[in-house]
Amino acid sequence: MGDTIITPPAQILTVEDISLAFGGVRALTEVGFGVAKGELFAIIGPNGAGKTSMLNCISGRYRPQKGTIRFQGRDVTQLSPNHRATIGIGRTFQNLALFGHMSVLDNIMVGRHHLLRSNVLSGALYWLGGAQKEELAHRREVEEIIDFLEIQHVRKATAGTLSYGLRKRVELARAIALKPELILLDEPMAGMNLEEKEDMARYIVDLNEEWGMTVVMIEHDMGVVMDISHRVMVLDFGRRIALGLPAEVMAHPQVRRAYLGVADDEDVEAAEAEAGR
Ligand SMILES: Nc1ncnc2c1ncn2[C@@H]1O[C@H](COP(=O)(O)OP(=O)(O)OP(=O)(O)O)[C@@H](O)[C@H]1O
Repeated sequence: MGDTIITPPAQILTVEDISLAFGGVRALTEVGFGVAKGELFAIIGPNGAGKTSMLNCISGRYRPQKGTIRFQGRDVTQLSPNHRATIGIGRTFQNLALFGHMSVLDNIMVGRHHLLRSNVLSGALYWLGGAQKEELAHRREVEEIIDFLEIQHVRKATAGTLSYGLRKRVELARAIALKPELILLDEPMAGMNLEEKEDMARYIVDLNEEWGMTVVMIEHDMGVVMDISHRVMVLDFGRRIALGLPAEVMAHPQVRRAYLGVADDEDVEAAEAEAGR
């Protein structure tokens, strides 16, 4: 018998050598990493480190001056954000981006129509063709998402009237409604209280484990990052300074200095000793 060949998990996202500058400001410098299918991957770093810029390069909002982004093996670097959404890259934003005057249900449905009926002709055919069945199927899927995120009680409410935590959940629902293979979450827990954070962390884990979505998440709450991420990448001044398992990354001297504010060598040595225990 020959040797067993172990195939490494397929990379759903491959970021190669990305550099991005705004005038003289270098937001990202030669950043590369890969995300395996099914992974829950976190990007951390101090303010201005380039985290949102990285997410924007993946979603297509920003075009890097250098480097390549591959999604499921395909070079998507030149594709528009809409095009990337249609092939399975979804996202939420750091700041809320809901239609405040619309109901929760309509906010979620909007995403689906936008994805599935992206041109005028097919939109017209859709309505003329009496595609009610399709509409019903959409609604069923949307209801499933509403159940999953436990927002049944506010499904008819106007989005703008909801608490911040609930609006963040509706935003997540809208992103999930596009059925992305890869979802990019920009600070999903920012501004939340402890209970809301715990709920959101659970939804993200379920999304990843039960729905099989690959997650790339920017998060400042280190407790959450340590608890739920499979791997963590640390950016500092636009450069990748560490990448690995959460505990490895936290023990990394450069990370402790740059990000966690551990300044003296004694602390770094103590952290290293602790990680090695
Ligand atoms: N659209 C833009 N125009 C000009 N400069 C930008 C733009 N977007 C980001 N930058 C700059 O790029 C650098 C990285 O910013 P980015 O928002 O990616 O950092 P971040 O790590 O997400 O920070 P934060 O944690 O504060 O959100 C910063 O110096 C920022 O000012």
